[in-house]
Amino acid sequence: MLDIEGTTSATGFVVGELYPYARKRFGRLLTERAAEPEVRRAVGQIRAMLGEPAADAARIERALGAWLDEDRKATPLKTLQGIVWAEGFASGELVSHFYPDVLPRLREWHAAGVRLHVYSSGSVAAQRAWFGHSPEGDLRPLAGEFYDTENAGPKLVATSYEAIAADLGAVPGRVLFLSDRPGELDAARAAGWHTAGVRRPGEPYYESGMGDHPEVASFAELEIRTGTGAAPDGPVVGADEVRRAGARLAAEAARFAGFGWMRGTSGNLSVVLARDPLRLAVTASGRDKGELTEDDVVLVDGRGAAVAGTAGPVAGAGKPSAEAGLHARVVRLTGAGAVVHVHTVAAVAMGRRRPGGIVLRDLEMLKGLGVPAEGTAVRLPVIANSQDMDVLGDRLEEAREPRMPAVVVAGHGLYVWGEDLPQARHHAEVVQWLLELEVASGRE
Ligand SMILES: CSC[C@@H](O)[C@@H](O)C(=O)COP(=O)(O)O
Ligand SMILES: [Zn+2]
Repeated sequence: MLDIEGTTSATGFVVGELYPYARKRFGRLLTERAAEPEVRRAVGQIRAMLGEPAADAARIERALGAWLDEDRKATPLKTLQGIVWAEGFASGELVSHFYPDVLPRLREWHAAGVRLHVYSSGSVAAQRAWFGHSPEGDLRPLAGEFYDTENAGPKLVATSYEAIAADLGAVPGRVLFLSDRPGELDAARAAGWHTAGVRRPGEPYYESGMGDHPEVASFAELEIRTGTGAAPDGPVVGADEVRRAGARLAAEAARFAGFGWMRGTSGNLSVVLARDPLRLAVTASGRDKGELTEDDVVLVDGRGAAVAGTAGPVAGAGKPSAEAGLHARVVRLTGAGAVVHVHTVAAVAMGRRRPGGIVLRDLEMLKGLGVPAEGTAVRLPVIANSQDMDVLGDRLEEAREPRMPAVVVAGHGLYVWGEDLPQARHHAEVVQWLLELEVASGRE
């Protein structure tokens, strides 16, 4: 697990090049793009932090400037910087920095099957941009997951490291954290991780040292041995496998479209292809779901982001479903092997009629969900819709009923899952049947 600033890369570069770059662009971002959801959310967080619910763009820009001066690691600051930097990197205006000892080592470790991940206080967007636009080109294939203070928590507390290990499905004692900051190393160690301090002249913690952590002056001094039980990170899923999954998803989608459950481009499907690290094949976004082909599929990771397979990017068909993040979340949460999302009238109608959930009992059809046909009541949860998959995922996690492999998303549709694709389909058909019955029963 790699920290970036001060560890793989010079802090001076961030402070000297990137901060001024962002500072110059915040004004326009806050005024011209205030309506974008990420900007809006960050502005809301800043207002809350300032205790000034009415703070205008100029006030917020000033606060951001002051935080940059203090090098304060505030989440909304990181978010907005992330946006500006990602665009700077994408346009080629910015190129990231890595110490010369780092890339040879990362390549070597990656080739040896060591799984490399990133945990940095910069936002995930900024981290991806950093790796994606290095002086040696796109390094993202070297890294697996990216964690920041928003998806993992603050870097100085052990619970963040525990959460990361859990998310990765990694045994804490088999993770090594490389950082230049002793407080972070302490927190990682408290979570059971191995640690090594990277102590480079000129970096902020050089003088104070690495506490009682083993330390190196460069990655060249590090030797990582992969023992037994380590799952190779390499490309675990081949392009052919993804395409075969695409064919299966296309067949399922055609069936659901035939039922009228995936009108137009609505709905999406996924199937798990690997667990460690998590990989799902998910339908490509924006396609007519009745006409998918084996190529209308994208391989995504445990957060729903597109990843490359063995034969280069398998994402020949473009972007993953806009809801891929929720599919991945359902899989992480429930251990499901496949997820079906359909836009059915009955789901939306019943979501409206029973916003607190739909209680079902005494129906033979419940046996199709593993629930007894008599005497047991189960609730099909209804959650509020959101365009933000993290928000939707949180709602699903909170509302989910362990016995019910489905959730209704109000004003939107139905999510159903199962151990594999056939079971997810069976569950979808059963749940939809139950919803249609409720609609037909007409009870208010
Ligand atoms: C009418 S499509 C609505 C979409 O926003 C979404 O809800 C959906 O189900 C399909 O999205 P997609 O990105 O094609 O997988
Ligand atoms: Zn949808």
